[in-house]
Amino acid sequence: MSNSKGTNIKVLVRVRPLLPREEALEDESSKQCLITMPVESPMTTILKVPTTSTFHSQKNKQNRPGSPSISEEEFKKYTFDESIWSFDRHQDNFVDNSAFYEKTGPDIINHFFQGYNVCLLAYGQTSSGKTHTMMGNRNDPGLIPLIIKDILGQKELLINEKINCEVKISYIEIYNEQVNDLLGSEESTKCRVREHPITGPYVENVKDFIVNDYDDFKNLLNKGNLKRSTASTSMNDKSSRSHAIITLTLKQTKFADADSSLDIGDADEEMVSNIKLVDLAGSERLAKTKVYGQQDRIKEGTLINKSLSVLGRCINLLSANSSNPNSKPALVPYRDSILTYLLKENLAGNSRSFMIFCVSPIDFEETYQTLNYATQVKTIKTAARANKTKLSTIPVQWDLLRQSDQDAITSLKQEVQELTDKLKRMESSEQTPSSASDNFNKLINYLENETRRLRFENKYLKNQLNKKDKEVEELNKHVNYIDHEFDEFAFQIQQIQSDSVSQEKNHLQVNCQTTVEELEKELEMFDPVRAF
Ligand SMILES: Nc1ncnc2c1ncn2[C@@H]1O[C@H](COP(=O)(O)OP(=O)(O)OP(=O)(O)O)[C@@H](O)[C@H]1O
Repeated sequence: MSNSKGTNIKVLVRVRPLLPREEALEDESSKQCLITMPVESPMTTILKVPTTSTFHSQKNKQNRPGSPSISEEEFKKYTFDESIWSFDRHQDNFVDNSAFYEKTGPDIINHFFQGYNVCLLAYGQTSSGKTHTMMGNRNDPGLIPLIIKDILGQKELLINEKINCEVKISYIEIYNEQVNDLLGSEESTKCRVREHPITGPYVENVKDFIVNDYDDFKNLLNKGNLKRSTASTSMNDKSSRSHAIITLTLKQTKFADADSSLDIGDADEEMVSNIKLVDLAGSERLAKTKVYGQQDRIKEGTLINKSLSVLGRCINLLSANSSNPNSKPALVPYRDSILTYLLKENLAGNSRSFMIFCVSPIDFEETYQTLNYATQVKTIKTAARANKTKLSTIPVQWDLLRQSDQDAITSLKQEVQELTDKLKRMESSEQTPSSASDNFNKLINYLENETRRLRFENKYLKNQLNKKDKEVEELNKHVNYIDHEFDEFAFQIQQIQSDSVSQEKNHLQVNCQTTVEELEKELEMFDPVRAF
């Protein structure tokens, strides 16, 4: 396993445009954009402190007599990994979802295929643009669909390198501190969270599905989105009332190079990585979302805020731990909410993590808080490592079962028969049931791997055949072209030849004519009639 200790969480800040309800505000000053992201400095975000803000008035109160008073215009300057300007589409530095993806996507996809666990998380107050950034819409698809498209494309390309990729998807939401499986069967979709000693917390019995192509993904995403808890609030017509986590798991099996380039050989390396795509519910103030009297909405809002404040505490402590590496690290309360418990590895463990902080252009208090949060996150380090396993180091004795000079399927059928007989014999002798079932499990494991290998071989050969077909098609086109060129050439030569023969004939005719004329003139001189 390769180690890369201490990679900082990558922090990106995005400001959204004014919403129609904000555009409609009558007071011009309340719809002035408070954020600037200078074109020449793509990492910088500048936040203007309005004179009306409580922050401004607090500072004024703290000003001791005699000290310089706060200027009318005060600005806060921040530096992040990227500052994404999506406020005004008429400006040169405007970034829509696909341009945003071009900036971050390749990095994410590379880490994922290199075997690292990856997490991409969108944070921000309600209606700041998290769902727009992550999911997008038909005209401007978000990061999640764009990432999946590229992953599926890359999966096909890797067949040429004898790498088989299996992509699986699961989709959950955390709603009122409870995990729901959004792709699960209709009735009971509630799941428990458990902790694996090595890989960390996970959701038990969550359903995952193989994704072969983009249509598979779209169908599953739509199914999950329909189940996700959303509601209309005064801040957002379709506000996410839950934290949503889509997890893609990629299993790459590399087959060794065999003697013949068409033979895929044995699987000799396996990498399993996952990518968590997280769209958080927005932090909100009851006063702003105006959900008074709606008990369900209030309970949701309180639990959303609770889990986000635990996330805040965890980030605070992780940031303090990273800043003081020599002092005893403080205990981080991941278990205080389901969200932080499930994100434990992504916040401090084996993960390359990216956090997108979405902000409103006109809400100073919330934006200020979000940017300060983002500043803390910048200092947090995770310890990602590529999850490679050399398969040759795993003792699989079942290889002995293979008889290379026999047809694979006949041989496997025989082996199954023999081992089933052996199992029966062992069951009736002194073998303990557990060791017998252990052997049986190993056999099943072996057969599953073998089936996977043969399936991939089939896919690989089909792919090679397609490639060859394409090459033949290209060559045929070339041959046709050369044939055509040849015909053209032959015609031209004929033309030139016939041209030059007629030219020569003309020339000879002219010569003959001249000679005849000369001879006639000479003859005239000897004409006796002319002489007298
Ligand atoms: N970058 C953007 N470009 C255009 N429209 C945007 C952008 N960001 C957000 N919006 C619009 O703003 C509104 C709120 O955005 P969105 O639903 O993504 O917010 P949210 O942060 O997910 O909110 P909540 O936490 O309440 O779910 C939507 O109508 C969305 O289309």
